[in-house]
Parts: sequence; structure tokens; C-alpha cells
Amino acid sequence: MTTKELEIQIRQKKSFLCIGLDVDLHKIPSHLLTFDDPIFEFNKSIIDATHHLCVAYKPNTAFYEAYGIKGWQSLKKTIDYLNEFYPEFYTIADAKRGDIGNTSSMYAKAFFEDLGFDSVTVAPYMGKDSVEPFLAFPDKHTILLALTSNEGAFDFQTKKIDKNELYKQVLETSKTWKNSENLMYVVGATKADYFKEIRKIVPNSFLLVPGVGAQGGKLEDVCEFGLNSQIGLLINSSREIIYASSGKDFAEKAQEQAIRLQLAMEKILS
Ligand SMILES: O=C(O)c1cc(=O)[nH]c(=O)n1[C@@H]1O[C@H](COP(=O)(O)O)[C@@H](O)[C@H]1O
Repeated sequence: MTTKELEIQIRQKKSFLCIGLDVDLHKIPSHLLTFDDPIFEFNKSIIDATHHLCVAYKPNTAFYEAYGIKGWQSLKKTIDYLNEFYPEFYTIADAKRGDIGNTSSMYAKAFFEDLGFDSVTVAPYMGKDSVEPFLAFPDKHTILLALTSNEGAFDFQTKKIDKNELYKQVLETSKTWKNSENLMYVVGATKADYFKEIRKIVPNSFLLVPGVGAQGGKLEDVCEFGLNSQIGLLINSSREIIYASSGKDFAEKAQEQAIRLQLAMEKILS
């Protein structure tokens, strides 16, 4: 999917919400555990209840890898379900990959070709040749970690190298890489104070912004400097939406949380 198509979706739905499918068998309603594939049943219900309120879904692969082969099958069934029944959706494999080029190209094949995701999150630490194999895929996006939502972001990302903070170097240097038009960036919602500076370096890029809800980030704070003329933001919330209830009404309660965020986004967009 191109960013133009993503923007069209956002304007039609008046939403730039991304729902994180971080499925933990200890947190999903117990009645689902009797199904052959509880993770997929959970995802299917959440997707069916929220698809009109968001534009993207982001399964974090850790929550699937943790359950071995069965978990990977649940991930595959989830992306297949999205691609078959909701092909207009933007899909993000949150895998935070990145390795020597030869290995990165296999990661890229896994997420873009085999699974059929639109995008994958990638760590920039190993540099240009570790990211360019992902960028080589047309109409697929590589979402590079720039300034993350966690406390540990201050350990390295905000430290100065020469005269620039590391996260700024990541933004600036990555713009020079081959096919850099296929880049998006992760910036945590908990780092709202940094959006003004970030937009000076990447005014036109889409930013994936996790950390609204359970991590305390605020939608309005992010939007103040994060929005651009193409919207340019995908705001992710996972636990606050998908675990709004642990009862049989889980999908309904997830929908209520998604409605709350969508309405706030509609207000911001108007
Ligand atoms: O790449 C990510 O999506 C990500 C980057 C980041 O800086 N912070 C962050 O929380 N995430 C992911 O975004 C999701 C946030 O989940 P909640 O805190 O439950 O909304 C998790 O899947 C995290 O792994």
C-alpha cells in the first residue's frame, strides 16, 4: 500500500488509529481457550468489532513467537484474514528486525513476501546495509526505530554524537539511503516534546506512534506538532483497547475504546 492510499483511508474513516494485536493467552477471556486457535479467535473478534474505526493493525511478533509453531500459525491466519476480508488495511509486523544485509533480505522476504505485511519495524543500529534490503521492496514500508517510547530510549537515542542526538542522526542519515521514500519512523507517544524537532528533519514522513494508553502517552500532545499536511501519523494503542474487558463482552469493550480514540481523532482532523 502506498502512503497516498493510506492517507485516503485515514480521511475516509476520520481515523489514524492503529490497533496493536499483542495477544497474551493469560489476558484473553477464558472462554476462548477452548477454541483450537484462541489467539486467532481473539484477533478475529477484535478486528470484526473495530475495523470501521481504525486504518491499521499491528501484531507484535513476540506475542506469537512466544507460542512456537502454533503462535506463528496464529500470526499467519491473522494476516491472511486481514488481507482476504479487509484488504484496504495497512498492516504492520512489529518485529524490530535488522541484521547484516544477507540476513535482512531473508527477514524482508519473510514479512513482505511470505506473510504479506505492508510494513515491518526495523532497528537502525546495524546501519545502512542492514536496512536497505527491506527498502528494496516497492510499496512496502520499513518503519525505523527513531525515538522509542520506553525509558531506555534515554540510554542511547538522546545522547549526542558529534553535535547531534543519535535519534536525529538516525533520521538524517536514513534519508540518504537507497529507496528512502519507503521509510517511516517510530516515535513514542511518551516523547511528545520531541515532535517539533523531529518534524524539522522528516516533515513529510509517516510516523508510527506507540505508547498512547497503557504507557501514558496523550493523543492531543502528539498531534500538536506530529501532524503534517498528509496527516503523517499512525497512533498505536494495544493493551488499552484489546484488554478493555476480560469477559465475554471483550470485543464490544474494545470497540468502545476504539470509538473514544476515533472520535478524538475526528475532532483533531476537523
Ligand atoms: O515499534 C513499536 O511498535 C514500539 C516502539 C516503541 O517505542 N514502543 C512501543 O511500545 N512499541 C510497541 O507498541 C506496542 C505498545 O503497546 P501498548 O503499550 O499496550 O499500547 C507494543 O507492541 C510495543 O512493543
